[in-house]
Amino acid sequence: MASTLHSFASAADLAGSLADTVADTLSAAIAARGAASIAVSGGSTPKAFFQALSTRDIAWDKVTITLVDERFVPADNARSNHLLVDANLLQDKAKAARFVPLYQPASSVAEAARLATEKSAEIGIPFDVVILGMGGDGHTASFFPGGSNLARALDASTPRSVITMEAQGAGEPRLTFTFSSLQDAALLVLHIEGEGKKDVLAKAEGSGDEAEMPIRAVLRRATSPVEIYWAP
Ligand SMILES: O=C1O[C@H](COP(=O)(O)O)[C@@H](O)[C@H](O)[C@H]1O
Repeated sequence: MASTLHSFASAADLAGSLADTVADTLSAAIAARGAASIAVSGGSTPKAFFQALSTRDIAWDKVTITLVDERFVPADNARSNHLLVDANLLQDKAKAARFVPLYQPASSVAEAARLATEKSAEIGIPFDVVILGMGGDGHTASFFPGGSNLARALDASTPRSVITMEAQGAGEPRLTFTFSSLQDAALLVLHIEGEGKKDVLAKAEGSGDEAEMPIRAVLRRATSPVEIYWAP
């Protein structure tokens, strides 16, 4: 499916515009079905966008928020994506939203993935909004180059679910929605910032193996158009 690049003069401009677009999409879903769902990424990029979105005037009590991926760490860990969402998105008007975490206090990451799949089974079929990020190595969600479960994560026939991922560049074991869970969102966004990420994107858009730069799976095979939001 085609992708469209939306470039902004600053990260603040991007955050405001993306927040407006996401709020409109969530409001349209609420008007149509009485509920809306959004899966967001962690990392360093989405903070300003989260803060902008949390102020938008929508029926947040009808919105379910979850994560595209998470580290196998509890929510009070500084590296938790849940903590980032708590501090920046589940604030202001968005305090009324329901949050479904991927981390589960289980004895193994595999058991946590099973529980997260169960708890998220009724949301996101498809998601109304998915916000992806991208690492400098071309990973998105927790689809890491060399990841232990990468082939399964990227296989379009792998059912919608949360699976485990371990990889050298990933730090802790990860929990991640599969490609099939994310690729058909009504609004599918890739949010990246900085010249370095623009170069990584250009490389990913070239030829080469998906396993080398897993973001390629999204750029090449997502059934929804990919809206790329970029600022310097
Ligand atoms: O590990 C992760 O990294 C990516 C990108 O993060 P960034 O800090 O370069 O913005 C993120 O999209 C993903 O959710 C996160 O778990």
